[in-house]
Amino acid sequence: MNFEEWAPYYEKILTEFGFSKERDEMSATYLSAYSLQNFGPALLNLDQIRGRNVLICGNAPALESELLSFFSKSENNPDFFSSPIFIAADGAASVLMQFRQPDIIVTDLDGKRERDAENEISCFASGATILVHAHGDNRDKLEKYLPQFKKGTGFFIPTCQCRPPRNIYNFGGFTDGDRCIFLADAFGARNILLLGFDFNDQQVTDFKKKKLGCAKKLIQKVNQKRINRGDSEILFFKK
Ligand SMILES: Nc1ncnc2c1ncn2[C@@H]1O[C@H](COP(=O)(O)OP(=O)(O)OP(=O)(O)O)[C@@H](O)[C@H]1O
Ligand SMILES: Nc1nc2c(c(=O)[nH]1)N=C(CO)CN2
Repeated sequence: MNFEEWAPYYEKILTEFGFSKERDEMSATYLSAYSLQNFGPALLNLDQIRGRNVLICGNAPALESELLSFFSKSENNPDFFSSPIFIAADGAASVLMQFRQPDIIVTDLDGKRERDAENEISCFASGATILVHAHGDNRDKLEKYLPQFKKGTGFFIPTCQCRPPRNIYNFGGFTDGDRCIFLADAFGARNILLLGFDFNDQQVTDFKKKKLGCAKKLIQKVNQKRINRGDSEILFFKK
């Protein structure tokens, strides 16, 4: 999704959540400059997604048991969602790592546990592609964690939710989880399967509930676009 298409959703989010566009823009400018200086011009090395099955992990409590069930199903039936690319949203990377390394991580580095960001940094060091997101309320996390990303084997792709300045991307989406889906769709995923997405989770704060409500609507938008184009619908994994 290009920025002109994303802009009306973004404006609505700013109003509904009371976020500041100026703070989003300052954070985006900081991340783009940091990224250019430390990683060089941002390259979109995401062709690995095109035409592939893409399995996306959100961080709902059921993620671990759904992954267990997924791997047992695919062991018994090699044709079931075969050879997927694994994308993890922030804290979901720590859960997925118990099974295998994520191929791609989408994060604003403000996962619930300190070890979430640390695990993401270690996946990057071992070759995962990471999309690090700037918004008005994670500048402190960017300042804390960016120096720990050492230029190495993984690809570092900076993203933002406002109009992107140079050397930073906006593929659309709000929470880490729905941004994984915008990404997979933008880069031509053949089939998209979601694990660890629970929009009715009662164990989360009211703020998180509101964010999940927004994520749900955005995922429905992407799904409708896929249907209109004749692409496969986004699927929720069923045990
Ligand atoms: N029940 C759920 N609880 C938490 N995350 C969920 C749930 N269902 C889906 N998700 C998706 O998993 C993603 C990763 O969640 P996690 O709590 O690790 O990260 P976060 O950085 O706190 O999330 P956010 O994007 O809201 O900042 C969320 O962005 C959300 O889209
Ligand atoms: N300004 C701002 N933007 C966001 C925020 C947030 O807390 N503040 N949280 C997000 C995903 O959780 C995505 N975008």
